[in-house]
Amino acid sequence: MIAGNYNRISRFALKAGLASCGLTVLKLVAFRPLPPPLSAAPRRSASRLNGASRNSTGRRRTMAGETIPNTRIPILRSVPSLRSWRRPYMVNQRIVGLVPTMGALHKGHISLIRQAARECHEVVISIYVNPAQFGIKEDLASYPVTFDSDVAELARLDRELVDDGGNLGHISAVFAPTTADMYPSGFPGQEVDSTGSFVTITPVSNILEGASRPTFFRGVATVCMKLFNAVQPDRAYFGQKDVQQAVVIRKMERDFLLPTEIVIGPTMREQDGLALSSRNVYLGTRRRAVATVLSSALQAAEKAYASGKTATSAILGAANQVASRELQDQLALKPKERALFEVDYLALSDPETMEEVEAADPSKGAILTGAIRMLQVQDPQEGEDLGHSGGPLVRLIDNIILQPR
Ligand SMILES: Nc1ncnc2c1ncn2[C@@H]1O[C@H](COP(=O)(O)OP(=O)(O)OP(=O)(O)O)[C@@H](O)[C@H]1O
Ligand SMILES: CC(C)(CO)[C@@H](O)C(=O)[O-]
Ligand code: BAL
Repeated sequence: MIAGNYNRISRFALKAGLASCGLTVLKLVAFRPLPPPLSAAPRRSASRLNGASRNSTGRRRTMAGETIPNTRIPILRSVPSLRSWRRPYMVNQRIVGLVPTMGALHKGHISLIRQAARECHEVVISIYVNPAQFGIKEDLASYPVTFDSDVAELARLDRELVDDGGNLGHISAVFAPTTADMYPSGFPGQEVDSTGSFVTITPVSNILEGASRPTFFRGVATVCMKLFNAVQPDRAYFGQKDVQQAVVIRKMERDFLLPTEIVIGPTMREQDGLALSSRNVYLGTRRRAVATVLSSALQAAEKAYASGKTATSAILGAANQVASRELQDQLALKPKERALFEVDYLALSDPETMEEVEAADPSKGAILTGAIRMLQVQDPQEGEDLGHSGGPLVRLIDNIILQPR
């Protein structure tokens, strides 16, 4: 089936009791102010210490040598080097913000870093492609790795953040650990039945994205717990683009009594509506033009809600229509011109639990989510831009939060 399973309402099971982990509190930039630091060290000098100290001649001595070229921003490759970098900021009560990423940075990541710099004295960006969140048949081997250009972009951004007087801080360190560091007892594997030290947050991890990617949220929660324990951030920044991930991390923070505040930043998009994503590089020209179908379908559903509809069938019906029409248009083209896709799901969910609902509750709002698979192109042409790694199947996700009214 090419366009399937639009509405998974049959698995509706509204669960109460998870209320405060969810996204009714995803008022995008709200955060709890922390108490001012006891000693606010001058921004530039304190944040660049890198576990550095000054010797009797007053010269800077760095304990962890590697930095982003032409900057003093340390690249910390191990947990011990991170810990020694972190220690002075604990003593000084500097507000430390963490932006976890898997690299291949784009404007979505950059906007999270900008937000972190507005609200934190020290911003740490982690770059780590976490194997535990990839299923065994997923794209771990081909996931884009662009470390050198990522850190060059961070250096450029840091200069901008320092020059902009409106920020509390700027980029203080990059944490790029190895898998040996992140999994000290050995990597437990990517299989569903792998055993090891995992963090599991259920039931939210089992639905929607979790139904299609059964090890995904276990891998994400586990690595985020490790990153939080290593960095000990006051705040950690995540993107709304991965909305279910944000709900999972919020629930982990709540249920494990973590002292880190989870902040969610808005989804950054291309001009035509496509949500930015590191995986967009896989698309190539032909599929890129059709990939907007997901955001267009969600926008149609949002419009239906805005016009007063609350029944899921009516709201998702509008989205389904857009997807079906696009698919018909593609099928009408020659194989060498078309880009086909499968809808994994389009769903309307409770904003706190992500469980699918039969109708949006206007007093709470709801979350519209969707995932599509852009299939490999048919009849590829000589010289055609097929995308990174030869243009494998690409899974795209997106969402819109329907605000209460
Ligand atoms: N378009 C976006 N706008 C805002 N934040 C984003 C966007 N895309 C990703 N993020 C956020 O950036 C953080 C790091 O995400 P990640 O490195 O996986 O990038 P990604 O683009 O989501 O990659 P992928 O294509 O693998 O899903 C996550 O919190 C994610 O939600
Ligand atoms: C949060 C995260 C960095 C954990 O690996 C990843 O899932 C991501 O980039 O969204
Ligand atoms: N942005 C979420 C990471 C992943 O899909 O693996």
